[in-house]
Amino acid sequence: MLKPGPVWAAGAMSGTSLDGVDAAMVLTDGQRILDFGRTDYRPYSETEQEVLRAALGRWPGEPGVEAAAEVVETAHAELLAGMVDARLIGFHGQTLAHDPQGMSGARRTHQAGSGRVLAEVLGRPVVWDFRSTDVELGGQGAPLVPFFHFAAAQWAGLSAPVAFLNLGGVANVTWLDPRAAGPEVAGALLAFDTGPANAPINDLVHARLGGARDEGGALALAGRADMDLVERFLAHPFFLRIPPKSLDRNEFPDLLKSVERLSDADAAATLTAAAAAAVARGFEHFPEPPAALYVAGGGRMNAALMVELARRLNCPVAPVEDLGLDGDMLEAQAFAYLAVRVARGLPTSGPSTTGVAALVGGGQLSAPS
Ligand SMILES: Nc1ncnc2c1ncn2[C@@H]1O[C@H](COP(=O)(O)OP(=O)(O)OP(=O)(O)O)[C@@H](O)[C@H]1O
Ligand SMILES: CC(=O)N[C@H]1[C@@H]2OC[C@@H](O2)[C@@H](O)[C@@H]1O[C@H](C)C(=O)O
Repeated sequence: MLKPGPVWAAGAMSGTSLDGVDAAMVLTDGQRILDFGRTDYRPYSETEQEVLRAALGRWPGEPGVEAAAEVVETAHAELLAGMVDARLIGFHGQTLAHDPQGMSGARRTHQAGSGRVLAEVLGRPVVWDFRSTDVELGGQGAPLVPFFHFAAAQWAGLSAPVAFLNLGGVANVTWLDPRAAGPEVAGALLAFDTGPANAPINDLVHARLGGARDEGGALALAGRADMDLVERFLAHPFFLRIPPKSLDRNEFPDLLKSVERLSDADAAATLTAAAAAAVARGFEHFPEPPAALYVAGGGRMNAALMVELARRLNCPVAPVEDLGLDGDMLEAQAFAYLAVRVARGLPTSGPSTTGVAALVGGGQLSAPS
């Protein structure tokens, strides 16, 4: 249904930190990125955040999930209505629960919000539910941004293996070789979640000081990390697992508790060091050292986290802005790009990104009636 050649698509992402929705436009044929377009952001109100928070960890049909879906759909409809030039929408939704290992009795993942509803409201085709097929076929269902990272590296003209790191609530890393013919080719990519990143730092600041985050990493910079606690954190079985692997937001419940007896600054420094140490552990899995690490996501604004990363890694660490990319919008852009891939029947994940046995084109396409 999409005519051949490049199309403008809009992607939207509601991330684990529950702050709001990012949307961004990308001109792509599903393989190459030809241009980046408009971006926009729609914060969730406090009431909306409460509705979403109350539904975390829940599956479809459980209490609070319908209300959460409505919040997600309304926010996306408002934001995406402004992106009038988009021929196709990529709608990630809000992850409420993610259980690719089947610990809850079934292997499943749940992103709140219906693309069917959004397609009707916006009067445009919507690709959504990007993760379920991958999980059903035995994959982790995440991370999905790596195929886009590959295209972004080619867009930036890179010619040696590099890594991209997303520092959101959870961190995920992609090692890639831009000389490969495409992201689906063996040896082009290795991607996985590295561990918790901003989520425990935010939770600490919220619990102790009532704030939303450690602004600029100032609190952590004023403290000293307890390296025994960092080592204990690294003993978690997640770090022994061979990638690909993905994390649920609440998989490290003891991390915040472990810093209980420390001062505010030392606790922040410890959680920050733990996030960086988890990334460094991730580097041990790379096929070869990357020429540089390019960082996206809100965590790149945390100077303490960036310093800790640079100290632990044997390569330059820089924000993705050094490549001309927008570190706040990479995930939204990724779902625009992935939507076009789905509409064109191209794969969006594979053995080296989600661990699924074969290449998968995840995502449902809903057209307005
Ligand atoms: N100026 C800043 N100083 C310190 N930390 C910051 C700053 N700006 C953003 N952050 C951190 O980044 C987080 C938001 O990051 P981002 O928007 O990339 O996450 P997300 O997309 O919601 O998460 P995920 O990628 O896990 O889905 C904030 O919650 C905060 O912890
Ligand atoms: C299940 C889920 O929503 N996972 C998110 C989350 O946030 C960061 C990390 O954990 C990553 O695995 C993923 O998001 C990005 C967009 C991804 O799929 O690449």
